Amino acid sequence: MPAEAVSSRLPGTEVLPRRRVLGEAAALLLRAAAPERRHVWQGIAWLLLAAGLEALGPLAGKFLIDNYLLPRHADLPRMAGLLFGALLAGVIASWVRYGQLVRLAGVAMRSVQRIREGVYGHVLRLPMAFFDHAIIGQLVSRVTNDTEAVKTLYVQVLFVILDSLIILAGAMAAMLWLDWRLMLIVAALIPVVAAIVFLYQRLSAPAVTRTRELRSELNAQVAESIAGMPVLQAANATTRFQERFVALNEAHYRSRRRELRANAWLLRPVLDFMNVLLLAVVLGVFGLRGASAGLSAVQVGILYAFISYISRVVEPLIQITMQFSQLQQALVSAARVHTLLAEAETPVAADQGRITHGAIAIEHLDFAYLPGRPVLHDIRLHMAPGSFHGIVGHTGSGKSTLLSLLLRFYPAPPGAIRIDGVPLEGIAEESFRASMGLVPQDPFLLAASARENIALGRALSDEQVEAAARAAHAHGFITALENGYDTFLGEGGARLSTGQKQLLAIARALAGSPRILLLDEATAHIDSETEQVVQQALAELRGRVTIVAIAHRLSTVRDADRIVVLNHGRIAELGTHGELMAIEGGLYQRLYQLQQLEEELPP
Ligand SMILES: Nc1ncnc2c1ncn2[C@@H]1O[C@H](COP(=O)(O)OP(=O)(O)OP(=O)(O)O)[C@@H](O)[C@H]1O
Repeated sequence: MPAEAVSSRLPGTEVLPRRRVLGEAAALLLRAAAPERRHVWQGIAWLLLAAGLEALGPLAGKFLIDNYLLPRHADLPRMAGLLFGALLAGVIASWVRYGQLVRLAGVAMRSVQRIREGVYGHVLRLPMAFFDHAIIGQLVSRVTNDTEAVKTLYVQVLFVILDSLIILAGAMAAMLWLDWRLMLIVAALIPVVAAIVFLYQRLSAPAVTRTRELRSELNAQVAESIAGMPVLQAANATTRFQERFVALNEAHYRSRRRELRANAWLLRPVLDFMNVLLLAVVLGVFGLRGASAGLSAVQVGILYAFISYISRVVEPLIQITMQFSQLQQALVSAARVHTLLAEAETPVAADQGRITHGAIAIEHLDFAYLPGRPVLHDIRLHMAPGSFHGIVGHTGSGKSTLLSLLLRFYPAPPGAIRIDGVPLEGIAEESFRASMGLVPQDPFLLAASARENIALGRALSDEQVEAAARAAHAHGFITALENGYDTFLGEGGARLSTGQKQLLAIARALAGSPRILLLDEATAHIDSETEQVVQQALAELRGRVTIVAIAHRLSTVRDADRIVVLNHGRIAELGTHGELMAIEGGLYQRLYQLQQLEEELPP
C-alpha cells in the first residue's frame, strides 16, 4: 500500500492548516499550565531580574574603561569594587536563572503529566463509534509520543525562548540607554530574524507535519502486525508487510531530510553571517564617527559595551531560531493532542432512575450506523425481569447491533429502549454499568492473575470473586492452577484454553452482580462439554438475572424462555424452541435443521 493511502485515519491525523496548529497548540498549553499560573509568572519575574543583573556586566566594563583605564586613573579600591560588583551580579544572575529553570522544568513536566492523564482518560470516555475509525497504534502514539513532544514544546517555550527573550530585552534596554541610534542598528536584526523564521516555517512545515504523520503510521503498522501475527504468518503476508514498512520508513526518511535541509540552510549559517555583518556595521559607524570627530574615551567604553551586548542579542536569537525545527514538530503534536481532546465524549446520562429488576422494553426501535443505511427496523420486544432470551439469525442480521444499543455503545433513538420503565439514556452511567454484565465473543483477558481478571479494577472482596467464579463454573479450573486465583495468566490469558477464558469472562460479568447479563456468541468457540457448563451456569441464573444471549450455536439458547429470530434487521420469528420449530418452513426451523446436518456430517 502506498504511504499516502494510509494517512488520515484517526481524527487528528489530517494535515492541519498552520494557523489552526498554532491556535490549538496554544490552547492546549495554556489549559495544561493553567493550574501553575503563579509559578510561571514568578518564574518570569525572577528571570527578568536575572537578565537585569546580567546586563550590568558590560555596563560595569564600560564604566571601568571610561572612568579608570582610559584616563589612567588607577583608583584600585573602586576598580576592584566595580569588578567584584559585576562578578557578584553575574553569579547571582546565574543562580537565579538556575533556580527558575528548575521551577519551569517542573511546570513543564507536571503539565505534560496532566495532559497525558487527560488524554488517556478522555480516550476511555469516547463513544464506541469513535473506535470504529481509530487505529490502535495511532492512538497509542497520541498518548505517548505526542504528549512527550508536547513536553519539548513546554521546555522550549518556557525555557529557551522565554529565557532568550528576556536576555534579549535586557540587552536591548541597556543599549538603548547607552546609545539609542546604535541600538536601532542592532534592532534591525530582529525583523531579519523574524523573516528567516517565517521562511523556514513556510519551507519546512509540510515536511514536519508529514514526518510526524509517518511516524505515527509506523507505530500503527508495528502494533497492527504484532496483534495479527498468527494471521500474517499463516497467510504468508510477512514479506508484503515488510515491504510496506520499508516504503513507509523510506517516506519518513525523505520527509525528515527535507526538514533538516531547511534547517541546515536557513538557521545557523544565516544567523552567524548576520552576527558578523552587524559587528562590521557597528564598527563601521564607530570608524566614521572617529574619523570625523576623533574617537573620544566615552565612545571606546560604549564600543566595548556594544560588542558585548551584540553577542547577547545574537545568541538568544540563534537559540530561538535553532529551536524552531523541534518547536514545529512539537506544535503539530500538540495540535493533534488538542484535536483528540476535542472529540466529543459519550454524553453524561441524566439521572432519571436506576435499574432495579431488569425488565427490558423495546418499542419501535430503528437504527442505522450510517445515514440511509438502516440496520434495525421497528424492533418491538419485551423481556420480563429474570427471563432468558436467545437472539439468533444470519450473519449481518443485526444481533450484535441490538446488544450494542442495549449497552449504550451507540445511542438508540430516545425512548425506544426502556429498562424498568426508565429510558435507557436516562440511567446514570455508574449505576447503568454496575447493573449490566457483558460476556463478549472475545473474552479479552489482561496479562494479570485470575483474581485481577475477574475483579477488573472493581473493589471486590476475595469472597465475591470466588462466588462469581463458582457461579460461572470457573472455580474448579482456577483452583487447579499452581497458584490458584493468584496465578498469572499470561498475555491475553495465554495460559488458558478458549473455553476456560470464556468461563472466566462469565465470572467477570457475574462478579458485578448485574441485573441484566448480555452474552455475545459466548459459546461460539468452545467445545460441547464447556457449552454445557455455560448452559448450566445460565440455568442457575434464571429468575435472578435477565439474560439476553446471542448464539450462533442454537443449543445454547434452546432452553430460553423465548428465542428472537432476526432477519435483515427485523424480528422474523419469536417464541420458544418448540413454538419456532413448529413453524413449517420457518427461518428458525431451517437454521436448526442446517446445524443438525452439520453436526451429523462426518468431520
Ligand atoms: N460499527 C459499524 N459501523 C457501520 N456498520 C456496521 C457497524 N457494525 C455493524 N455494521 C453493519 O450492521 C449490520 C449488522 O451487523 P451486526 O454486527 O449487528 O450483525 P450480526 O447479526 O451480529 O452479525 P454476526 O452474526 O456476523 O456477528 C451489518 O450489515 C454490518 O455491516
